[in-house]
Amino acid sequence: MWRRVASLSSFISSSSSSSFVAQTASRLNTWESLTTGIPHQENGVSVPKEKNPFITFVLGGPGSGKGTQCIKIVETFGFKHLSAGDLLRREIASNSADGAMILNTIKEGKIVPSQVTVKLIQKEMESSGSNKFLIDGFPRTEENRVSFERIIGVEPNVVLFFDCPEEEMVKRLLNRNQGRVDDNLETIKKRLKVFEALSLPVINYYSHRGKLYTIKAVGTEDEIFEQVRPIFTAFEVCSASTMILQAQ
Ligand SMILES: Nc1ncnc2c1ncn2[C@@H]1O[C@H](COP(=O)(O)OP(=O)(O)O)[C@@H](O)[C@H]1O
Ligand SMILES: O=c1ccn([C@@H]2O[C@H](COP(=O)(O)OP(=O)(O)O)[C@@H](O)[C@H]2O)c(=O)[nH]1
Ligand SMILES: [Mg+2]
Repeated sequence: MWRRVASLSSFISSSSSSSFVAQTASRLNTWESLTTGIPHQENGVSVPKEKNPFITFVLGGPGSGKGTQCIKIVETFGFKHLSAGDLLRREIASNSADGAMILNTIKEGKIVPSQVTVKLIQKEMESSGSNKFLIDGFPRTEENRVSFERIIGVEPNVVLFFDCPEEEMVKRLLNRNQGRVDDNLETIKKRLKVFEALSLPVINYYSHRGKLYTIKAVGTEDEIFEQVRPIFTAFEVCSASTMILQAQ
């Protein structure tokens, strides 16, 4: 491990994203121990999990630009994008057994029970054939977070937080124009309260775990993406370096 980090030093000294690479190299230590070391519960028996996926949680208030930036991340870095909100809206559209409950919850700006959302995410992860996921708009509560870790059995590698002033978020949501049942002032006010009371604690949790990258989510879409880009570039550099060293 020390060899791998040391081997990055020439890149670090010449890179404009040097602090990200150095930070990432150290965070990758955590990642490697997570991907190879954590015992995985299966039928009550603890078995070592060979290789876990690379998971990014994309968090931020309603209208902070999560979905918009996810599209850019996918274009540039090739993740599988899973929007929890889109999965829930798909359940409503398909008239599933939970559809009516989900619709009412979204209209009220409340949070759908964790088990429902995690099951939908799990199904998409399993059928995707991908090993790199952007999970957008989830977890929104501490209960969501714990439920994901228990059911999926892994923690995220990276957590992005799009930090945007309320006034800007409200303006964007009122102009979103996608015909959503929750893009009205009454529901938006409720969603902002839920974000502060239930979602901010999740963001604080990942900050303490050293996994949080805070993005100032004001400015043009491109300006914001230029804050996001170096984070994933650094992870790519670190994982390429690991592969080279493993091949030696
Ligand atoms: N940087 C930005 N500046 C202005 N409007 C933006 C920006 N990023 C996104 N938007 C717009 O704001 C609205 C909400 O963005 P979206 O990506 O759906 O946010 P979220 O997924 O966090 O709710 C959309 O209409 C989107 O086009
Ligand atoms: O994990 C989730 C994600 C979304 N939602 C519900 O779906 C709504 C819309 O979520 P989405 O992520 O699409 O909204 P955005 O933040 O992108 O505007 C939320 O307000 C919640 O009511 C939920 O209950 N759990
Ligand atoms: Mg969204």
